[in-house]
Amino acid sequence: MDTGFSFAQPDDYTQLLTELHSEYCRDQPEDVLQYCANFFNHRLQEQRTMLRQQRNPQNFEDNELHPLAGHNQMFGDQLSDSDKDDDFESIEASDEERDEFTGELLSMAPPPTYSRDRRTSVSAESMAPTQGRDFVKTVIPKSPEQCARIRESVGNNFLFRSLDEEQYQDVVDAMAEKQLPIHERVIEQGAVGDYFYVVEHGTLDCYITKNDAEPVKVTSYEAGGSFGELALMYNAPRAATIIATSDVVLWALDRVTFRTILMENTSRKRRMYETFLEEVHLLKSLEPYERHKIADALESVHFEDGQKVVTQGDIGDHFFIIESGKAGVFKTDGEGTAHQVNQLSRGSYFGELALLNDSPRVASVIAQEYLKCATLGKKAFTRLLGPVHEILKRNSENYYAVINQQERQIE
Ligand SMILES: Nc1ncnc2c1ncn2[C@@H]1O[C@@H]2COP(=O)(O)O[C@H]2[C@H]1O
Repeated sequence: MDTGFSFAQPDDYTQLLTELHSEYCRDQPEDVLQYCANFFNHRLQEQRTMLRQQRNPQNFEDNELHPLAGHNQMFGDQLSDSDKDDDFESIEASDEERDEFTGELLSMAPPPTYSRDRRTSVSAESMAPTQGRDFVKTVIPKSPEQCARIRESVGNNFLFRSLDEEQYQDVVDAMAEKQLPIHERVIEQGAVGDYFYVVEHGTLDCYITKNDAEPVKVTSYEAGGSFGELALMYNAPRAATIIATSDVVLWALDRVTFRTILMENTSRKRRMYETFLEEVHLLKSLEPYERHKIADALESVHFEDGQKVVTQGDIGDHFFIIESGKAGVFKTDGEGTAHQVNQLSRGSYFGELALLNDSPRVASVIAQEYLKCATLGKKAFTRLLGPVHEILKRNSENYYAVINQQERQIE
């Protein structure tokens, strides 16, 4: 009967299983399913690399020095992020979880890049967090010193902010320390995702390759940064390659713990701010993924009619985007009289000048009806809005001109 599917030749199949079996007997892994998943994933990657090489041998000769060239001397073997995890032993997910994961692996599509049309490949089912009631906790014993280092590393990371004490402890228990040398490829685009990473120490670069073109660096990470959530959230292959640009210390959180504890809040926040951030004119030029990272860092604040949000002359430590309501911008003249110079509404932003210029607030902003804002702290503002700093600066020159003009009219 012709099923319409094409399978590997029985000989290839037998050969593959024989190899798996002999490697399995040699390594005696504790986590059998994870081990098998890694084996097949590694083979798949080798096959893809070979196919690409056959299709375009020139590229493979020319790009030896490129950071994504996969040069063995520079980067070591091209293993997926879990292949190298022999030290991650105490992962104790339930059988049900493992079965679910295996099923997901089988249904995986070829590697997408996280582009504007990416959402088409995200199924509602794949967003469903792992059911908490079946969650078997992972406990990797740690010294008090390691626990303190985790606390410090996740302290600056927004994804961990809303955890209660028990959830926080579960995350700390499950984290595995990974010390990797410079040039190590921590994540390989297209690989199966098994860990989410938080950076304790060191720096990394993130590259995306689209349609066999040269890899493009899209972002970088330093202490407190995190990456590797997408493949776990969407059950998709890794969307980017991440390479250490110094020796690094990372904390790795397994897929089951990530999905059970961190994912719900992360995806809820991304969904909550998604439409709003798409509307904000300032952020239009950003990639969807960059807006997602902003959503992770945003916090909602609200003010009653008449309440002061920022005060002229104060040191500024926050940037605001108005979600709803109206706010008046006031400048106080030499005689102490306040004059309204602008009115802001949904989608407008304020509070950027003090952060951009490291200077005191040049005006006060007061709620003129019930006002709801999404706010970013100074560090997140600098890091996440880097790509629009030029727009912010240009806009600020414009409204300095408007303010000066209004000041002249007042005089
Ligand atoms: N522009 C981007 N598109 C997709 N992933 C990105 C981007 N920038 C950084 N990343 C990170 O790179 C990671 C690669 O692994 P994941 O796909 O699991 O999760 C991805 C994100 O955490």
